[in-house]
Amino acid sequence: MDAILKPIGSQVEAEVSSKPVARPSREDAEAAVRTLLAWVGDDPDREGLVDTPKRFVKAYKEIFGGYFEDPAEHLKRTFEEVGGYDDIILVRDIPFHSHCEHHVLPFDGHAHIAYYPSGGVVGLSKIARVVDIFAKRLQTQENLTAQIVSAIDEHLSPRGIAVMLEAEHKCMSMRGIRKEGVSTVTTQFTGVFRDDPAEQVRFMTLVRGGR
Ligand SMILES: Nc1nc2c(ncn2[C@@H]2O[C@H](COP(=O)(O)OP(=O)(O)OP(=O)(O)O)[C@@H](O)[C@H]2O)c(=O)[nH]1
Ligand SMILES: [Zn+2]
Repeated sequence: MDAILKPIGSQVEAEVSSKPVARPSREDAEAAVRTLLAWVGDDPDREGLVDTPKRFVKAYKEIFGGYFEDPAEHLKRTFEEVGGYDDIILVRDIPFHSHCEHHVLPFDGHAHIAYYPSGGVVGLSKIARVVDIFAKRLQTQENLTAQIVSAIDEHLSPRGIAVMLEAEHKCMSMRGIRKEGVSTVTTQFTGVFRDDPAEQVRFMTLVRGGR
């Protein structure tokens, strides 16, 4: 799994790629936004835009906050007392907002995550937190799907994991090919879900059930 950015004093060493990347200062980031505002053809000094670089950087800190969070923090606490429950646990329709790494435009959708516990179960909200941590990074939908799977696998070692993401990519609707309403679906299965097609059918039936 990709490592996270680790804050080191005012600098941050990026471990998401093979080479470490020093983190620019907030002032540098704001200056870059100012350049972009001028580049699109507007006046960064006019009243309505003068605070925009500051707001932009603050918003980016929030929507890309996933680089500074570790899924292990949320998945390390498990509950053993579940009355012997060992069947499927499905958390479906988890909304997420991410950004494609190609255009830095949003892709929004829902995640459906199921696992068969082996031993403990994790708090339900923690599954949604893991989705958010990886969604709040620059992503492809495929990578986001795979990272969610590997984080759950690494920390819970369940008998099987099924993850399905459905999302609409703004880079396909508001620019480029300009196709509205296109849904991209990605799935990844491990363990019993990967080995047994009937388990995949059960997962899909539960995901689509009651609608
Ligand atoms: N596989 C995959 N592709 C993505 C994702 N998000 C965006 N893309 C695609 O990334 C591709 C980038 O293609 P390029 O030809 O390098 O860029 P582009 O000229 O802006 O492409 P167009 O979007 O076709 O205008 C596009 O086809 C996007 O649709 C994703 O999550 N997964
Ligand atoms: Zn894109």
